[in-house]
Amino acid sequence: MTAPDYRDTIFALSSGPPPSGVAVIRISGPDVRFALETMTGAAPDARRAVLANICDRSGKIIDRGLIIYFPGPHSFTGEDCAEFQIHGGMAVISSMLAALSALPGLRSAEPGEFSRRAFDNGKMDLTAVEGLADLIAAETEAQRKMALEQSTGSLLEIYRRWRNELIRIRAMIEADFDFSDEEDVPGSVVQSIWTNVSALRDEIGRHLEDARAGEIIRSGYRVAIVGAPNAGKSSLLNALTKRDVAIVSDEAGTTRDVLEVRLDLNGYSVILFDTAGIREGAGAVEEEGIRRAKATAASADLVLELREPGAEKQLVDIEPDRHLLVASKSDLGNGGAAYGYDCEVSVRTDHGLDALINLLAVRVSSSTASTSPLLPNRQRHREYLQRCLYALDEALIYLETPLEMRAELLRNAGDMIGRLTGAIDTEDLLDVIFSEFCIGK
Ligand SMILES: Nc1nc2c(ncn2[C@@H]2O[C@H](COP(=O)(O)OP(=O)(O)OP(=O)(O)O)[C@@H](O)[C@H]2O)c(=O)[nH]1
Ligand SMILES: [K+]
Ligand SMILES: [Mg+2]
Repeated sequence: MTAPDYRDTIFALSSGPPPSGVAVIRISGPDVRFALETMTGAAPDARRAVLANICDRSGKIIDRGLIIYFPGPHSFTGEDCAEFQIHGGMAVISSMLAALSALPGLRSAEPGEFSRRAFDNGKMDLTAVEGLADLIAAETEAQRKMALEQSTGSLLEIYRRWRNELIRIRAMIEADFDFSDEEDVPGSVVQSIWTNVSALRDEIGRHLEDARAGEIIRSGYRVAIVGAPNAGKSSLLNALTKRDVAIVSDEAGTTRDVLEVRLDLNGYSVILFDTAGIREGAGAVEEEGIRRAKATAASADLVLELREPGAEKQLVDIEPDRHLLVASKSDLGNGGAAYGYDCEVSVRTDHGLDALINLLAVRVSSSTASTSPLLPNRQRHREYLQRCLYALDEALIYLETPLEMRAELLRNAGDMIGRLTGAIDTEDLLDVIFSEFCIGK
């Protein structure tokens, strides 16, 4: 998005794609009142739903619908806003949009522009903006809960407390070196300050430890299904997702590309990856598939290695806490050989599928376990928190460092938190964050 221009009044369809029973068109900006007067005769009382004929500039009726006027600053964007709740037909919506764009000063909104204005007007911080984007995108219960907390500013509250604490501590240090000659401010104040810094450092450190859990909830727990050709990987993917997504055949080397399917497992988002069977001596195309299979395994939260008992061979080298060994085709009666496996399954008889799902659920919930519902859940959060911690550690560890420099490190740490919430300018980041939104948000 280019630099925002607040002289414009923006509008967009904020509800889903037509046709629908009701469609919501939202407008925001200095000419909202003018638009309401032109199209409905008068701007209704603030925040009152009013039924009215909605007309174009020439006075032709487009539809009859509900109008709500939200005068700024008590609105989503902080500007004058209004909502038209109209019939959700394609033609109704397009003639409404055409009528709005025919008004001087009005234009259609760019993606995320409503939220961008809300942010610029101090209605939301960056974490709340991200929470809102996540809430709109949420597909599972865990995602919804986390996004809702964040969109209402709960994460901001924590970050703001930390930042204020750092500012307060720094002020005390500065007071101490300004007045060090005077008797009122004892030098020992500075000593107790570092105890506080250290406690704060630990709190931020614990919060950062939960980042992986937050990212898993937000983006999904990644499970790579790997194994030898014909082990039954694609069959298992289809069985677990109850869909016929992957091609299954008795030909070894059927799967080449990595195929991913999302699954809602007890409210958590899980992404299953089907991969090419790993073997030696494959042709060039299959070899590329195998390379991708290994890369998928390397970056997965869990590697589900599928093996027909009796075909023991080490194919991938994975740490035990990321590894689940599953015996396939148990209906073939080779289950006795499945010693040392985590479980056995058959997609023919569905034997063991529930047990496998339970095993996955246990792994997912242990990976997403945290002491707080408020988790950092983006790489951006992790980066700034990490940089904040580095600065705090440096301030704490090097006791010989002059006090002024240690105070400067605290300022640095506080700035990192300020960047996280957008309290400190991060112009370069804003476009990236707001572009996550679709039009009308
Ligand atoms: N009896 C039996 N056959 C199975 C089972 N699962 C898969 N198969 C058969 O095993 C063969 C290979 O299955 P796939 O799912 O294509 O195996 P894959 O591991 O994806 O194979 P590649 O993609 O070639 O690596 C097919 O003929 C399947 O019907 C099972 O549980 N029991
Ligand atoms: K196959
Ligand atoms: Mg396959």
